[in-house]
Amino acid sequence: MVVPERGVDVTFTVDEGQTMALTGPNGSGKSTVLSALAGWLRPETGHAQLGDRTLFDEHTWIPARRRNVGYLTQDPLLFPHLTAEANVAFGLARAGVVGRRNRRDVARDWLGRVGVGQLASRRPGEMSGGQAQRTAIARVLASGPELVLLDEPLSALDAQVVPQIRELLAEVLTGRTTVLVTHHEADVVALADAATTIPAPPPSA
Ligand SMILES: Nc1ncnc2c1ncn2[C@@H]1O[C@H](COP(=O)(O)OP(=O)(O)OP(=O)(O)O)[C@@H](O)[C@H]1O
Repeated sequence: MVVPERGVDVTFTVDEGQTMALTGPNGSGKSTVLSALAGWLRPETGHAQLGDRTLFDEHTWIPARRRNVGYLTQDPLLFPHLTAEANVAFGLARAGVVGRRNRRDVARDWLGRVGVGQLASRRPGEMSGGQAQRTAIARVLASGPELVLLDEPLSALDAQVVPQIRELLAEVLTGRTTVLVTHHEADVVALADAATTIPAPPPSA
């Protein structure tokens, strides 16, 4: 894909069920690539294919809400007024899971899988950074996204919880098609099957 106004020109393929790490210096366009894959930004040229669907090319543009793509950022983007369970269930409603009880059960199951089952009724402000990021991981994965995008998912966490959350990600991302943006070699080693480096942007005139 090419985003000329941001100096981005990159080509890569992620095999189904594998994780591709995107690395590169600050400003090289890693987050821009994720935005294009998520459907938040339309590249000027280029294309992206997810399975047999074209996400975008010169003729096609599938809007973000119809892509079935999950996005996890470094700050857990949770609704502050909703409990952990309601945050996860909210994403399920958007993904088309019918029935409140169903959504609650799936949300509880996922909170358990990421190790915060006992915090289901807490709001994000009553959680540690690591607990909130675990909840955000549950929210992103519970709806069964076809593609998972991770933008520096460990960067905002206290150093002592990073290894645990990295281990959790390694476990829950197994078999999921994922693009991971990271600056950290340890993330590439622990989480990625392959890596693509975006070169430094050309110096601005
Ligand atoms: N919203 C925006 N509008 C215009 N230009 C932007 C915007 N966001 C980023 N850019 C520019 O696009 C280029 C690529 O930025 P991007 O954030 O994708 O890089 P990155 O590799 O993710 O950087 P970092 O490692 O610092 O997060 C940079 O020149 C940046 O200044």
